[in-house]
Amino acid sequence: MILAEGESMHESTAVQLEAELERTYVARLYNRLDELRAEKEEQLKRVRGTGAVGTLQNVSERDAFATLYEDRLAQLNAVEDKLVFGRLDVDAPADGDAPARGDAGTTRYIGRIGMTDEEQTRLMIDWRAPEAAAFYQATALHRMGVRRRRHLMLQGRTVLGVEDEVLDSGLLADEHGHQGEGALMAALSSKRTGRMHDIVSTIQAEQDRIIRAPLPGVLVVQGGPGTGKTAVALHRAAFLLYEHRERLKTAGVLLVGPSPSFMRYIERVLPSLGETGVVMSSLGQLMPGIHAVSEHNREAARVKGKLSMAKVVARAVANRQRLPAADRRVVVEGTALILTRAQVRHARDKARGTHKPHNDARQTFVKVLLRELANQMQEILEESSGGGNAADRSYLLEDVRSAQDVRIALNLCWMPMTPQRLIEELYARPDLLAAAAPQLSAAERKVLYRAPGSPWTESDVPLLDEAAELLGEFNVSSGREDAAQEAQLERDVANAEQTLRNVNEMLFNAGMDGLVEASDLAAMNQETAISKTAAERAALDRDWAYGHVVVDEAQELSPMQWRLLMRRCPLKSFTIVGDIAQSSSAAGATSWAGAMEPFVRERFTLEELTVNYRTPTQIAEAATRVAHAAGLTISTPQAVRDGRWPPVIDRLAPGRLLPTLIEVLPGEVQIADGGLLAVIVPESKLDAARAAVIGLYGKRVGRGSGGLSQDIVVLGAREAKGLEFDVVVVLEPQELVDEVDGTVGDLYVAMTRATQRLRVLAEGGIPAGME
Ligand SMILES: Nc1ncnc2c1ncn2[C@@H]1O[C@H](COP(=O)(O)OP(=O)(O)OP(=O)(O)O)[C@@H](O)[C@H]1O
Repeated sequence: MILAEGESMHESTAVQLEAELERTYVARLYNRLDELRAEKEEQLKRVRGTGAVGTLQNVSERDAFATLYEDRLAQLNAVEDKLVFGRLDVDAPADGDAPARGDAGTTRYIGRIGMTDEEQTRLMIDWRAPEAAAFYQATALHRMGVRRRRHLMLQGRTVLGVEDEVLDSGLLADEHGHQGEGALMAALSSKRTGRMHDIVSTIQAEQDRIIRAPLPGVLVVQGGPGTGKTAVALHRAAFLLYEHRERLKTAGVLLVGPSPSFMRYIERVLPSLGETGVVMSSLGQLMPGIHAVSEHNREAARVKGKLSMAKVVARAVANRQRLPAADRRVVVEGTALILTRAQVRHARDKARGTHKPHNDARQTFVKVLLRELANQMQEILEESSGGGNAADRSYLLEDVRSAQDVRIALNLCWMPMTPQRLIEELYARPDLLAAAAPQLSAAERKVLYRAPGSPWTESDVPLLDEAAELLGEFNVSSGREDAAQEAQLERDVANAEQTLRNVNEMLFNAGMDGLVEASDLAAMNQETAISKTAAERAALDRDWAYGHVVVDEAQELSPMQWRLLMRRCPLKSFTIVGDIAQSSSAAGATSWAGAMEPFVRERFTLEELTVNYRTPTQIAEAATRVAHAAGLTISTPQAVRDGRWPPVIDRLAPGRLLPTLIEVLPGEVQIADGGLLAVIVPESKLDAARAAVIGLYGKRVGRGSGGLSQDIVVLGAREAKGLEFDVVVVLEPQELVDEVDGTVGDLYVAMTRATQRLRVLAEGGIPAGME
């Protein structure tokens, strides 16, 4: 039964009454939401108005409360759209004592958050609560106590219609295909906006089982295009934060996606589910302070992605702990000393024996050698002064430590290093690379060459991370970085002093003085840092151990990228979603078992999603034919809907590609009808295609990653990964295959981005299966 506003004249009295009751109830829920917002705003105003007067503990407590209220207010503001979307009517409790409407008795309203009234009576249940699970999972055969499931369809705060499913096996002969068919179809056929929306009101049973799966362990979700993997991954993150709030509040959840454009595409989903505490990162941003670009050299990506690169980095670090070629003469305050190879070897053994990272172990190395040199100097001085005249050791040690000769000699043997410098020099200096990577062929080593100062790519990130792990904190005792850090420190102190003057003035004006010392101020800053959310701290900390990691488009990850992620979650609690058939990165996975084996062996659970919600049947089938013809063994998800248009394939005469694009584009834009249109293009034709489309539509045209807010986008297949558009025009399919070494992953992705219509323009050949 679907009631729409316009039909109300024909509604039977009972049905009208039901709809009216829902309107009243929904209005009540929104009123309550407004009340809660006003309450939080008031609390926030009060706490902010307290001012900075009071003990420091109060000041930081005030900040903590302010943050708490701000977060809660942000959450209440984010749930405005479709605040409530479902209602369950369940069997009455056995004792026949049916609690009030809206409570977890016979009627439960399901919405984005849990809400109670002033008397703490439950008005609405959070979709993630156990009592809400039946809304997604109950079927006529497995009713889970549900008599009726109702979808409420809202626009703004208005109830447009309701859709009921009666789950009574007596009433319904067959198992229902999809839950909330009407609401689902409305969601699926709506125009795309360039931003992903949550699917909380229409999650399907097979998706819900994955979303609510237990926290521990590695869960891999394989699913063809459009099966909702991204949606499921995001809703699962929200679910886990709800279900395991205490544990994950401090440890945090990390969500990793393939590219910055993808992260922008999904960034609004979690806030709309009331969750802001997830650290979201693309593969290129996994190391704080590094903003890597994508890797265009496929061979470099392949080599850098190999697991054996971990050994290369380890050797590169070990090679920076060098023995001098011969004994070395150093002069300290006019006295010549000899630093022998044997002494250096001994100090190196001692330092390595600490098993600390390079920069930390260097302290041991330096300490041992300074002692040796000071001994030597003491002996020489005592001998030259005729013996019996003991030299003061503490002065000697200081003399040795500050002698430039000694400093240079020690640095040559064991230089403190940043990860960036280690990897940059490794790439730029063939001698260093040859020594660290004897197992790589000369050609492979050559492909790693990179001029100093070139931008880091996402395949460098795991190597930098590996280096950071082995090098440890950069020691502040030498180098250019030292000067920069000291300058920063000075600025901090200057700021702190100014703040201190301000605070003291405030206190003086308030009739108190002399209460605040510089050390108190430092403590206050520290406490402010502590009051930051786990997510904020985690995002800045390379060593952060997350409670759970969610990885999307996981088929693209190289073994080295997996290694980095596994380090970020020592508990190995992962949700990994992807589609092996869509893999096109040179170092990506060819099977889940193969990708997981080095890290968890076979200890992972594999789930599969089987329904394609995005692509209409005709387009899905065309894409499947191409994949099959290329020999891919793919699971073919069942498309939930047929499209209005079969895919159109235009074979063109040479030189006709861009002119035809210009000719057909207006028609396609018309079909998109205010929705989104993407032109997906091989890398070599991107600039020309973009220029041609801009010539036609000017500012309406967005550039790949930055252009998702515009309705016409020209982008490469890799950038299109994970995204979707109402109409897709693919240029030169064969070239999309050729540019990734003959794999069809990118073409398969390009074809399956369409929610309504697909058009292919081919001047070159047509790949097998596409005819
Ligand atoms: N239960 C659902 N209700 C409504 N919409 C859904 C549902 N499941 C998926 N969708 C929609 O289907 C589309 C595809 O979902 P999503 O992007 O999560 O798929 P995917 O498996 O990650 O796709 P791909 O691997 O091709 O990038 C999205 O628009 C999503 O909102």
